[in-house]
This record gives sequence, structure tokens and C-alpha cells, in this order.
Amino acid sequence: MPRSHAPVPVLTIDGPSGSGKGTISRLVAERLGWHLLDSGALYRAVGYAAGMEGLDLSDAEAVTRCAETTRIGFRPDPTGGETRVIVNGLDATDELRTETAGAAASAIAAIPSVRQALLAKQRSFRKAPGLVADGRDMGTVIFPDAAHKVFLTASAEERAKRRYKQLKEKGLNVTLGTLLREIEARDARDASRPVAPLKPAEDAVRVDTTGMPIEAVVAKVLALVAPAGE
Ligand SMILES: Nc1ncnc2c1ncn2[C@@H]1O[C@H](COP(=O)(O)OP(=O)(O)OP(=O)(O)O)[C@@H](O)[C@H]1O
Ligand SMILES: Nc1ccn([C@H]2C[C@H](O)[C@@H](COP(=O)(O)O)O2)c(=O)n1
Repeated sequence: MPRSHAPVPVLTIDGPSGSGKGTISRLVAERLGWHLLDSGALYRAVGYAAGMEGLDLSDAEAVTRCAETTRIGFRPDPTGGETRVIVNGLDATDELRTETAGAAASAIAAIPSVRQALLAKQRSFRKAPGLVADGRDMGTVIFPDAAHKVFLTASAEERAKRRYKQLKEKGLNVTLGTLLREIEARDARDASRPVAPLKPAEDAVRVDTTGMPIEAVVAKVLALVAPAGE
């Protein structure tokens, strides 16, 4: 009789922009020694590549072709900094982190055939010993059988303040009011699209991180994966 193997465990971390998904996913993946999927980077990369090709982002056929053909890779930073995202052979990490790239990603992510084009790539990240997957539909669509699901939230004001601090530290000229409006507009679009909208999976644990230090959120998420005493 062939031995049946337990599926590779997955922890999904979904939530709106600035809720801390990327930060918490990276730290939790490091602590667990698991792989990491930043699914938002894939959508950002396609939006960026489509922009570089001069495509109309509402042209579903052209953008889908772009999603099918764009080569996207992740490379650890040799100095221990942010993971580099390589798009068609070029390091596009800095360009992808802007709010403009976020808005472009949100627009093309509403096209069902673009989501379909990125499906297999996302699932290919599921490798032993485990995967932490960060996004909007990780728990609902991409890994519905995940063993652990978290939905991170924080008030829109807190998320805008976090983004403001982050961008100011990078030397960018931004205003809190504009960031708040951009974040609210992006969340509204991501939550209202008919396909794979931003929403908690029914079996997700919701964690409101408003006023919660990063380490406290990490500890809470780790406790869900490996409860004390196990
Ligand atoms: N609990 C927290 N308290 C304070 N700051 C936080 C917290 N979690 C994350 N941050 C900070 O908020 C900023 C945004 O976090 P992060 O990029 O992880 O959010 P995100 O949900 O992945 O956003 P996006 O979906 O737009 O990529 C970062 O500067 C991060 O350090
Ligand atoms: N699983 C995902 C991940 C991302 N998107 C879209 C919607 C977001 O606004 C945009 C950028 O994501 P971020 O890098 O901010 O996490 O990409 C999605 O639809 N599904």
C-alpha cells in the first residue's frame, strides 16, 4: 500500500492594504523556517510590465497576455534587505512598492483571466516544510485547504499613518490625507470586484492590529500555528 503523505502546511495571511500582511508574513515565515509567497508582488509586477509595454490596463485580452508571458522572480537581497523582485530580467523592486504600482495592480487584479494566469504560479510556492502566503484571496481561493488562516485588519487611519511613516522614511513626498484616500479607494476596489474579492475566509481568525506592536502580532499568529504545549 502506498503511504499517504500529509499535505504541506500553509498559513494564509489576507487583509487590506497596510494591515501588515507583508511584514508579519515575512517574520512568521522566518521564525517557522517556511517559504513565503508575496502574491501582491505578482500582481504589481504584471501591472508594471503592462505599463512598460504601454498597454491600456482595462484591455483584458492584452493584459492577460502580459500576465501569461511576464517573467517574475524573487531574489534574496545579498545585504539582507528587502527581497528583490525581478521582472523580465530587471530589478523592479523599488518601482513596485509605490502607491501608483499598487493602484495598477489593483486594477488588473480585477480581470478574471489575469487571476487565472497567475494561479498555478502561486500554488507552485507550496513546498515543504511549509508556506506562508500573503494576499487578498489566499485563504478563500488559492489555498482554501490551508491549515491556518488569518485575516489582518487595522483602521484605515492607522494603515495610512503606517504607510506615511514608511514612505517618509524612504524620503518620499507624500501627505497623510492623500494616502488615506488612496488606501480607501484601493480597498474598496479589491473588496467589490466579483472575482476573488478581498474578504476573510469563513474559517479565518481575524486579528485587528490597530495599536498592536509588530512583535505582538507575530506572537499571536505563531500561537495559532503552534499553540503552546504542542
Ligand atoms: N502592527 C504594526 N504596527 C505598526 N506598524 C506596522 C504594523 N504592521 C506593519 N507595520 C508597518 O506598516 C507598513 C505597512 O506594512 P506592510 O507593508 O506589511 O502592509 P501590507 O498589508 O503588506 O500592505 P500592502 O498590501 O499595501 O502591501 C510597514 O512600514 C510596516 O513596518
Ligand atoms: N492575492 C492578491 C494579492 C494582491 N492583489 C491585488 C490587489 C492589491 O491592491 C494589489 C497589490 O497587492 P499588495 O502588494 O498591496 O498586497 O494586488 C490581489 O488582487 N490578490
